[in-house]
Amino acid sequence: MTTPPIHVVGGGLAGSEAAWQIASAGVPVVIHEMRGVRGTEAHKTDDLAELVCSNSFRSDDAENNAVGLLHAEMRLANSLIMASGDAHQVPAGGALAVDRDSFSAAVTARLEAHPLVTVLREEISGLPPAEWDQAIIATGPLTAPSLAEAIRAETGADALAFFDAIAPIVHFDTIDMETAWFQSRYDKVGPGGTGKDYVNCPMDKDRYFAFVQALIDGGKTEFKEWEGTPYFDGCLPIEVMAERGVETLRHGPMKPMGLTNAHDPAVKAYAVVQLRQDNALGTLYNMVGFQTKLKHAEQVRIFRMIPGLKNAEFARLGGLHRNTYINSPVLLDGSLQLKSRPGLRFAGQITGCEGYVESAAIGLLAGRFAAAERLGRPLSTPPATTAFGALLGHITGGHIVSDDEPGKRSFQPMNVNFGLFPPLDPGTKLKPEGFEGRFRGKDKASAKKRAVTARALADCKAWLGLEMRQAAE
Ligand SMILES: Cc1cc2nc3c(=O)[nH]c(=O)nc-3n(C[C@H](O)[C@H](O)[C@H](O)COP(=O)(O)OP(=O)(O)OC[C@H]3O[C@@H](n4cnc5c(N)ncnc54)[C@H](O)[C@@H]3O)c2cc1C
Repeated sequence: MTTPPIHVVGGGLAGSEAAWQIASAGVPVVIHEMRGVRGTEAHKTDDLAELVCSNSFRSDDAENNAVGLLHAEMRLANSLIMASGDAHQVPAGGALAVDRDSFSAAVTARLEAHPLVTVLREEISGLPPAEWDQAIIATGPLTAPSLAEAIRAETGADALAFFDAIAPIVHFDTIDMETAWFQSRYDKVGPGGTGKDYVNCPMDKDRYFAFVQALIDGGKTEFKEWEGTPYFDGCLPIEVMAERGVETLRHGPMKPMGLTNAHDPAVKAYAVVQLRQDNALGTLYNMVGFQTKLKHAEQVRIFRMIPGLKNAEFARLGGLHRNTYINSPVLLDGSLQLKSRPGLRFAGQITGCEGYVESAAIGLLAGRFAAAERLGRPLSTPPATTAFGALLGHITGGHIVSDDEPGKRSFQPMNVNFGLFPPLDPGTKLKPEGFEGRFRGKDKASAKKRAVTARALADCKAWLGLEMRQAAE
C-alpha cells in the first residue's frame, strides 16, 4: 500500500524544511506554494525559501550565541536550509550570510529533484480539506488573506494577529534591582500572581521630561509601502504617544498610580516604567506598552536612560510590521498540532517565532512530527535544554498571561535567545580546567553560555539518537 502524502501549505523557509524532513523520512509530501500564481508584498521571485530582506542567518557561533547553537542543532538534524546556506555562504565575519539567489535556487532544486516531493503552484484559500489527514500550514507573516480569514474563523477572532506591535524584552539579570522594585499596581493579586508581578522603574519629573523629548527626537524606522495600515488601536508606538503631549505617557503606560518605591517609600515617582515577566523561567521581562518603531540603536540608547535599565541587555528590541501569527500557546499542542483539528500542524513564523532560522527550525520539527505520526512512530519532542526545545517551549507554552489584563494575549514573536533556556544545574562547573587568576563577571557570563550550549548539543545528539533508534525498530 502506498503511503498517503503529507500536505505542506507554503514553500517558504519553514515549509521547505518541513517538506525535506518528511521526504527524508521516506514519506511523500506535496508542497502547495502560491508564488507563481500570486505574489506577496515582500517576495520578489518564485523560488522556494526566498529570503525577503537581509541575506543573513545571523551569528554562526554555536558556543556563545543562541542562534549559532540553533544552526548547529539543525545541521545535526539534516537540515536542508542549513546545508544550502553552508553551500552558498558569502563572507560575513562570524555570521552566516548567503548568496540569496543561489541559496533559494539550491533549495528549490533539491526539493524538486526529490522523488517523494511534489511542488504545486497554487493558492490554498481555505483550511486543508478533510481528505488531507496530515497537513502543515507554513504560510508565514504574509499569509494570503483568504487563508488568514479561514484560520481566524477556525481559531477565534482574537487568535490571529495581523499586525505586530512588539515591545522590547530585557534580560532580567541586567536590571538594577537596587533602583527598580517588584510590585503589581495597587498590589493586586491576579490568578497565580503574588502582588509583586512587575518590575517598576521610577522617574522624577526632570528625567521624565528629558526621556519624553528623547523619544520625540529619536531616529525612527520608516514604514515600507507594503506595511499598509499604520497602527492598530491600543498599540500606538511609544514615541507617537510622546508626540501627543508631554503628559500623555504619564497618563498611559508610564502612570505612577498604585506604586510605591520600595527603596524610598517617601518619594513619589513622577512616572514609572513597568516590565512584565515574559517567560515562565522569569529570565525575561517585557517593557509594558513600549512598542516602538525607533531605530534599534536609538532604542538601546534611549531606554538605557530609564533608571534601573542603565545596563540593560535586550533579548529583543521593539518594532512594528505586518505579521500574521496565531496565539500558539493556546491553540497548539506540544507537537505544533492544532488542538481543535488533530492532523493539522502549523510551522514557521505563523506560529510566533521570528526570523529565517527560527522559522526553518520550527518547520524542521513540524515535518519530523508529522512524518513520525504518518509512520506510526512515537512522537519525541526535543529536550527543553536544546535550542529546538527552548524555541518550541516559547511557542507552545512558555509565556505568561498578564494578571492585570485577563484574557489579553502576551504572546509575541521572538528570536531564539538564552533567556528561553532553563538555568544550569547549581553544581555546574564553570571555571575551565587549570584556570588561574580572577574569574570575573565577564568570564563567568561567557562560561555560562558555553555550559548552556555544551549541554544543548549533548542533549540534542541524545534526542536525535533516540529518534534514529525508534526509526530502526
Ligand atoms: C518585509 C519582511 C522583512 C523581513 N526581514 C527579515 C530579515 O531580514 N531577517 C529574518 O531573519 N527575517 C526577516 N523577516 C521574517 C521572515 O520573513 C520570516 O522569518 C521567514 O521568512 C518566515 O518563514 P516562513 O516559512 O514562516 O514564511 P515565508 O518564508 O514567508 O514563507 C511563506 C510562504 O507561504 C506562501 N503562502 C502564503 N499564503 C499562501 C497560501 N494561501 N497558499 C499557498 N502559499 C501561500 C508564501 O508565498 C511564502 O512562500 C522578514 C519578514 C518580512 C515580512
